[in-house]
Amino acid sequence: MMNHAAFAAEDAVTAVAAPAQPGRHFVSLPPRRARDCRKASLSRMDLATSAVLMAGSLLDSMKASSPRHAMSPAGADHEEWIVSFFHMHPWLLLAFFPTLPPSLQPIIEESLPESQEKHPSALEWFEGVLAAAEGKQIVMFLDYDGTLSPIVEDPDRAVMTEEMRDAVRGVAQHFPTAIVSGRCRDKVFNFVKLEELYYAGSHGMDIKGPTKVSNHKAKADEVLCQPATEFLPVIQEVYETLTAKMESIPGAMVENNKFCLSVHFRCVEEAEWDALGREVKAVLEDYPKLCLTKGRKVLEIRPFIKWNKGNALKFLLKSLGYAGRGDVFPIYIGDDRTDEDAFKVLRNMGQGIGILVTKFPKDTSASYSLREPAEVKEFMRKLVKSNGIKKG
Ligand SMILES: O=P(O)(O)OC[C@H]1O[C@H](O[C@H]2O[C@H](CO)[C@@H](O)[C@H](O)[C@H]2O)[C@H](O)[C@@H](O)[C@@H]1O
Repeated sequence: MMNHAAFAAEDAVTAVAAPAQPGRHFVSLPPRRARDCRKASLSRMDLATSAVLMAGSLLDSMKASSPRHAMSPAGADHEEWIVSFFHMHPWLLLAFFPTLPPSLQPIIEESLPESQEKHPSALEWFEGVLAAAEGKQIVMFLDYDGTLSPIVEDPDRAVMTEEMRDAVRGVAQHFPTAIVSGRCRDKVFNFVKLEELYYAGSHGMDIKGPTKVSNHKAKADEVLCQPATEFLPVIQEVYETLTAKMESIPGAMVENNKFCLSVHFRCVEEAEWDALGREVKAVLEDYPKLCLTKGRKVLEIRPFIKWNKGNALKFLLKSLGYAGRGDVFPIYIGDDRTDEDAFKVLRNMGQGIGILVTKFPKDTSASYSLREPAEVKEFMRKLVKSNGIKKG
């Protein structure tokens, strides 16, 4: 069995990911058994995704995302992580699972434990994804950084390619599509530049419908949800304080994402990380209503409210009129810990799939994986193509 700890580090300037259970989201499999719970508890910290960072864990957590030791080559280990025993035709087994007599289901499940720890490629298992979505309304949710654009050193240069834009445009012509990002909504819109999409910025705390009327149910230019407006002054205040403090740390950068802040340390010498973390924590001591979470070489400061990308996903499904409907198939693609909240929502709903973008094995609640933004683009193209074929 793979040692997840060995792969906790990540983040060369280019990709991200996590582990899930293929098929879990397609059918109603029995709840996890004792062995799974034990594994889950062992990896609680990793699975906590955007959970608040605990005191004392900050430097460790920052280091955990550092490629201090050589990454495992995206070869054998990744293969082991993505491939499962029934990888050839998993959808057949999963499709029939609910129809099996209850007495047989535990026996079948017993034969699956290994596969449940795998994260098959959504491209290689594309037919399985299609089979699971058959007859259902697909709704597409896309993270931005590391999913639609590669990770780069300068956050202001994380542009997406024209080809990627075309792929997103294509998907949006067929399915309601939302961008769900930690970025400020205006900023992510300026990168994506597609008016027909929903945008959930600031980790879902700023949701707006399409500015161009599409064939979906959106009301043009309507602000749909801003659950943290009361925090705007305090976020601005902390932004100014932190910007001043970070001036003494070469390479540190504070990004104002409107309802949250990002303190970037990708370009900071590792010897300075502890000082950076301490400064950030010290500032936050005066703001008990704000909390600290972690992304890819970034500390995120957000309002202490129960709202994350998972809530944004649920909110958007409801706004589209899909809440509680069994004929909806949400697909969420993301690469970051903050995306785990959305993967968990899908897992709990037992509907749709979460796809983690990563080149390395990771703990995740997503059920599928893709290696990099180029594969995300390819997946979207295939989805559009198959939808066209089905209709035409
Ligand atoms: O939810 P996302 O759309 O994935 O946004 C998460 C954060 O992404 C950005 O930072 C990350 O990407 C940068 C550009 O590639 C990279 O330099 C940085 O190290 C990454 O953490 C963005 O700048 C943050 O504000 C977002 O919170």
